Amino acid sequence: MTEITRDVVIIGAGASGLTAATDLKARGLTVAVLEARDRVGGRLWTDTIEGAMLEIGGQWVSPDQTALIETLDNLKLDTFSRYREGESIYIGRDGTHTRYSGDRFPVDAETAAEMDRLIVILDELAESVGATEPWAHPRAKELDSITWQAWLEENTDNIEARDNIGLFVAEAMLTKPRHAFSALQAILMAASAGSFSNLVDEDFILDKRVIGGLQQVPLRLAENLGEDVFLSQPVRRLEYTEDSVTAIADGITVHAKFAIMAVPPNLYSRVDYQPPLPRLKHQMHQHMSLGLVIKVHAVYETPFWREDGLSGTVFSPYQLVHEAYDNTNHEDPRGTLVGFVSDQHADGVFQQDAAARKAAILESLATYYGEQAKNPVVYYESDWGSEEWTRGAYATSFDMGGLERYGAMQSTPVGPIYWSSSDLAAEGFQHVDGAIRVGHDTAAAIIARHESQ
Ligand SMILES: Cc1cc2nc3c(=O)[nH]c(=O)nc-3n(C[C@H](O)[C@H](O)[C@H](O)COP(=O)(O)OP(=O)(O)OC[C@H]3O[C@@H](n4cnc5c(N)ncnc54)[C@H](O)[C@@H]3O)c2cc1C
Repeated sequence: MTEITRDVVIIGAGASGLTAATDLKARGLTVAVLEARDRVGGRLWTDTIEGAMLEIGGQWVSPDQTALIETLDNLKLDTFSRYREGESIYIGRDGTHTRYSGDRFPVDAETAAEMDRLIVILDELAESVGATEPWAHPRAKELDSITWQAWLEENTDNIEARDNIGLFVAEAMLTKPRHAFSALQAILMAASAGSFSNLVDEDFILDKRVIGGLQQVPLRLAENLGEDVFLSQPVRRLEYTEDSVTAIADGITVHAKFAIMAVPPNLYSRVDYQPPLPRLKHQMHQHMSLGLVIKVHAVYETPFWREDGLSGTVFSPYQLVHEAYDNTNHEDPRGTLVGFVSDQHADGVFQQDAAARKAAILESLATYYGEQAKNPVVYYESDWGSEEWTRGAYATSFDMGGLERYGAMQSTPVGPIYWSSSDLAAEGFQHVDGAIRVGHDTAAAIIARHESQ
């Protein structure tokens, strides 16, 4: 067992922990980053599977994600635009398959008007509630007491409008069923992305990718930190006083002045805290859970859909794969589709064996793109639910009532222990941008406290 002493011990080498470590080190503090896995990056993971480079975790960058964009610039990483020329496909409630352009689904006039009306209401709510302190809004309790599904039912009788608007937050973002989280949580999601309108606009939200993969962000940050990053070191126990903390991992013990728990909140309870955390933290941590989505990668000899004038973008709340896109790598002659199977649909296909699941998912892709979609040369499912050090995808959110009840204290340090992850972000909530923002803020808070001591 190695024993070392540093100013700050960081638990977790994801984008958030590595950003905080980089800032702290730049200000002259000594750091040790302890990572459970044998790689850095956490939910960012770029790998080559059967000759195809795949983004198993996070990948897209949108123009409002200025903290991430700044990091990309600093690390000299270049981006490219998602392929988006041609028409998109929407499959409606009656099974009709329609090609369309623009960011509004091709629904009947009444449904379209209802969707537009709901988007206006949600834009106003997102602006008024904001992303920084949604729990402090005068309507916070009311909005956190009603499920996203119930809010939609209360606001429109049009089922297809409800299903489509519901999709932008439930299947597409929080990856939980609409009855499992509150309207306040949905509004936070919209506010954190700038507006509800932004969530509806896939050309905004899914704008760019990093050439060579987004995992290069944590890989390069870790490279710069050098020997301060320790892999395969799951932290099991944190022993702390008001001004000191000891992190005990499998092969290393770090004595420090401060600790940063840079892991998703659903994993906080995997660590044994001595003394135990304050009771409200214990309570709160039981109300923060990860959603579940399968990210499906299908690589073909060519991007065949483009020949048919299709952009590759498809949507339907009535399909197993509720959204899919052209995800072809930069300057790659092969064509890649990426599709998503969310929440209860994911539960359902995980009941099947791998062959039946693959057949069901490819059948759904073929419903949009035709029979050719059934024969990819590489097929891969990102299965984050079975990753011990994540346990779901994309990120955590509160269950019903939790955001209003506990949100104000989610980032409050406990003695020398701080909390940092994308799941605690305001702007960039649940996204890499948020992980980086919270990483900067956490480092700044520790530096201020350190300098005042
Ligand atoms: C499939 C998928 C697609 C996504 N798509 C996008 C996207 O397109 N754009 C976007 O912006 N975001 C996307 N996201 C979300 C984004 O990847 C995450 O929000 C972000 O990477 C989280 O960073 P983090 O540092 O907060 O946490 P993590 O990346 O989860 O890092 C936490 C680290 O802590 C480690 N750890 C956990 N417990 C311990 C312990 N006890 N001891 C030591 N180490 C521990 C973990 O191994 C991990 O490395 C996606 C996520 C997934 C899973």
